[in-house]
Amino acid sequence: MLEARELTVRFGGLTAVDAVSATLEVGELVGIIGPNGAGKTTFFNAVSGVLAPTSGRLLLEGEDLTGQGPHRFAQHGLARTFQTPRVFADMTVASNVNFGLQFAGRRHRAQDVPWALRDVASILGVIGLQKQAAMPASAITPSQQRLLEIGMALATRPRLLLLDEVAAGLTEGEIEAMASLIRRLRDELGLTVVWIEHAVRTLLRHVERVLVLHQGRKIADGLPSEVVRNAEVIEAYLGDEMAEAGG
Ligand SMILES: Nc1ncnc2c1ncn2[C@@H]1O[C@H](COP(=O)(O)OP(=O)(O)OP(=O)(O)O)[C@@H](O)[C@H]1O
Repeated sequence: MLEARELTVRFGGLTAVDAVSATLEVGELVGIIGPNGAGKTTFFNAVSGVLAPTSGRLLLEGEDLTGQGPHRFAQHGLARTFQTPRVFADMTVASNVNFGLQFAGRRHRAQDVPWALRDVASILGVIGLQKQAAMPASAITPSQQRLLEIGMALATRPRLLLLDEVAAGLTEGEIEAMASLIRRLRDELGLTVVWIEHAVRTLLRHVERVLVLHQGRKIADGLPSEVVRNAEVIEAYLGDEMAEAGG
């Protein structure tokens, strides 16, 4: 689905992403973890065309899109969310989803569109916001706004979905519900999903592979059960997380 080769992003003297290579297979559910400032969001910005990498190459479905803008990545079926949800506050929940659908339309023949993403009502069903359809986006809760942003991304009928801290600020119960939704997007809609999250224990229970970034470098890439035993990962990140969780 996606291949990053030695991807590097520099901001002046700071190397935010440092020669990261990674491959995503179609249908994988992959997590990205790492301390604050590790380069996770910058990696997403680079692999979605929001930022041009300083060096390295990016291939989506085998096509080299290095240096192209976000619309080219979207044409290849990539959709993403942002750390701070970007919804249209004055528009209704349904209109926000409909906005996403405007971008999807022409790319797909009707028979290629997953049944669950066929229209606004079905997408609201996937994210569980049917009852809020007529409410302005400003009137729903912050956790519902996160769901709505996922709905807007789904409306573009993606094949690859990048989720940036969609569980931030949610309660334990809401985080579990979010994790279940993410699983369903992969299991039932067949999407390839990459999920950045600081709720590490939840993330590790749900993803099948995890990449760990630290100071811009990829320091681990493997099964959650392997990564939690990796000495460099414990040193850089999990030690602090575990100490905060009371060991
Ligand atoms: N536009 C920018 N200009 C300059 N520096 C930036 C920019 N964006 C990010 N950085 C820096 O790049 C580094 C990586 O930031 P990034 O946001 O990618 O980390 P992160 O792993 O997503 O962190 P967090 O978990 O806190 O969201 C940080 O040192 C950050 O300050």
